[in-house]
Amino acid sequence: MTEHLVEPDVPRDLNAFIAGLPKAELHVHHVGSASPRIVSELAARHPDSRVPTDPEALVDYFTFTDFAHFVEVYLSVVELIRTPEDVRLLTYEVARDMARQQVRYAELTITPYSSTRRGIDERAFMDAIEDARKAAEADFGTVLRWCFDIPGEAGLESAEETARLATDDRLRPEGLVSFGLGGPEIGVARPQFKPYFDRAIAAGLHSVPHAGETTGPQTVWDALTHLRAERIGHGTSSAQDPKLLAHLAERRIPLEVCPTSNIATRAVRTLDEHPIKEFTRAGVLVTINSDDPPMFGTDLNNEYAVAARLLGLDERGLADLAKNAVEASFLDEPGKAAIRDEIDRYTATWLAS
Ligand SMILES: O=C(O)c1cccc(C(=O)CC[C@H]2O[C@@H](n3cnc4c(=O)[nH]cnc43)[C@H](O)[C@@H]2O)c1
Ligand SMILES: [Zn+2]
Repeated sequence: MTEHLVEPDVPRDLNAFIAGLPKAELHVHHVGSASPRIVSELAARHPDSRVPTDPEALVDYFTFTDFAHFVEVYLSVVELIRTPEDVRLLTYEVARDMARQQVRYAELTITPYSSTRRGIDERAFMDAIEDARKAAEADFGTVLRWCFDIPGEAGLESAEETARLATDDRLRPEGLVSFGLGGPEIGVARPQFKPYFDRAIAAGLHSVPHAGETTGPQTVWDALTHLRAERIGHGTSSAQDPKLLAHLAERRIPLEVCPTSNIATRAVRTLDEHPIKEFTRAGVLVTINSDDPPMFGTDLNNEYAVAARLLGLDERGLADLAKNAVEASFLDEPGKAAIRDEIDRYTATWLAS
């Protein structure tokens, strides 16, 4: 985890522009968004955990050797969330951190299976996230929606449980808009999850699996073909397949790009080697996201600064990038128009000053 969040090669003015820019975020995980303050508070509450209570020690703890190590550490943080009140606190505080970065709308990926299998009552879990969602919108003005994801490595039992929680009318939370698939990709083929995605899609949910984060472009094709993906989480390896890039561009299938995450999990070696520029060159709709921000020593503002440097963007380019996320979101049209207008007004005022 890096401690400073200001992309060093971006002019100070551009960082200030980014800080005030109204934004939408489409790829950010619930537990992965727990700030060091929340993690250390929960760790102190549950001293049997191996997660450090000292925020300084978390810097080392959140340094990953590879993706498997990241998942191991991620699950140790999952273990800290033991009661519905823990769930509510985490969700509400995550929204507070988003609001500080001018995030107006976020689709937060939640893995309900990881909580229910550890003993949190499913009804109480749904009530906790919904209660936090409503309070966050009222208190901070940030609109939250949910993506429930299958932790693929946990097997088809987890897929069945996630599909049940997402489609049972008595449980399904009002804020749920989409269905995902996360965790490691190696050895976790996408096609086996088709029946669960079919059920979720039939229940009106959008399909947004992770694909091409740690495996090649065939995983992205599989997500498109078998899981009917409407957006792709990461999709990093799409850059290796020009036909896939052309397909994503032509069908307007957005990529949820998370540059710093890809470095932190060692999916990509350095930021300069990140394929984001190849995506935009091919005409793919790119959205910028933070994935698991405190674990990766980043936040959404920093990801926009990284994108500005890698893509050579000025204020107008950054505003267009922010509008990509609005366009790719599952907000209704009036909701999209409101954020787009706000981005335009903010940018015009900034450039006139
Ligand atoms: O909860 C369990 O019992 C369990 C058992 C086996 C495997 C798993 C997982 O693989 C959980 C993975 C967890 O990671 C989340 N996540 C956060 N960031 C990313 C990412 O960039 N790529 C993929 N997954 C990510 C994911 O949402 C799962 O909750 C769990
Ligand atoms: Zn992710």
